Amino acid sequence: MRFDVITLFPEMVKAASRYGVTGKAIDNGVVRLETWNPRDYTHDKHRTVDDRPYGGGPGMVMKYQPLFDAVSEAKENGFGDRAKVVYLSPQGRPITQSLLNESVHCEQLILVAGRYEGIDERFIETVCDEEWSLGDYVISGGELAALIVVDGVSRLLPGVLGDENSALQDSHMDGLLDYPHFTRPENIEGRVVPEVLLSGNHADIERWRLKQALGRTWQRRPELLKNKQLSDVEYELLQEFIVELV
Ligand SMILES: CN1CCN(C(=O)c2nonc2N)CC1
Repeated sequence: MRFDVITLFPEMVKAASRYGVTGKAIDNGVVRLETWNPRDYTHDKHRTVDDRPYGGGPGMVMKYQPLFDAVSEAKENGFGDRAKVVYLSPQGRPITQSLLNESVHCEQLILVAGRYEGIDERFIETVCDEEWSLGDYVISGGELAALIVVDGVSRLLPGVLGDENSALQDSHMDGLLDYPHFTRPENIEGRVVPEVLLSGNHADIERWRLKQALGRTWQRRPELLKNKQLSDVEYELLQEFIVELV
């Protein structure tokens, strides 16, 4: 899978993607990451990528042409019109696990990281296929959002996480919060590891973990359960969790 990030700060993107899962995926060739700087596609001596907003108001807006040419180059260098062009902005579709899951099937994701107040709307309308959002808050640029997409999708690709981790993508856990994790020592100032995790009984451990995931989701993010059709077993486990609370 190929990611192309359109960014005024390519070094920021390259540096952050050199570590961990993403870095490993790039090193072993499962992922290719390229960056394209709109400033390299300007034609004036000041290498202008932004201009004042029509209608007045604060800040600057990124110009259409440098962005267009940068995306065109990324497409020509990659999979052409088979690439999906995504603009990262608060106006976009929330970046959720299901969105990341869908995205593993893309051959090439061109991620447009805006800066300043935003980018010319005509670029979004004519060049971008989708708009995605980290959440209902404003950050200084789209690069961090692009890096989250690169990380979140890369870890889903075959061969990136070891088999011992791929279980994390178990269908049970989809749409649920994670269960609690513990490691040595067994006792930290009197707070001990749940007995079941020391039992070596994998069926009991898996049952406990699913119950914890269901219970924590019910407690902390009940709205997530609205979208999840619980099986009879899952429903019973959640009931068990709730009863144990009282
Ligand atoms: C122009 N620039 C404004 C700030 N920005 C975001 O706040 C953002 N990006 O993705 N999810 C978000 N939320 C990126 C784009």
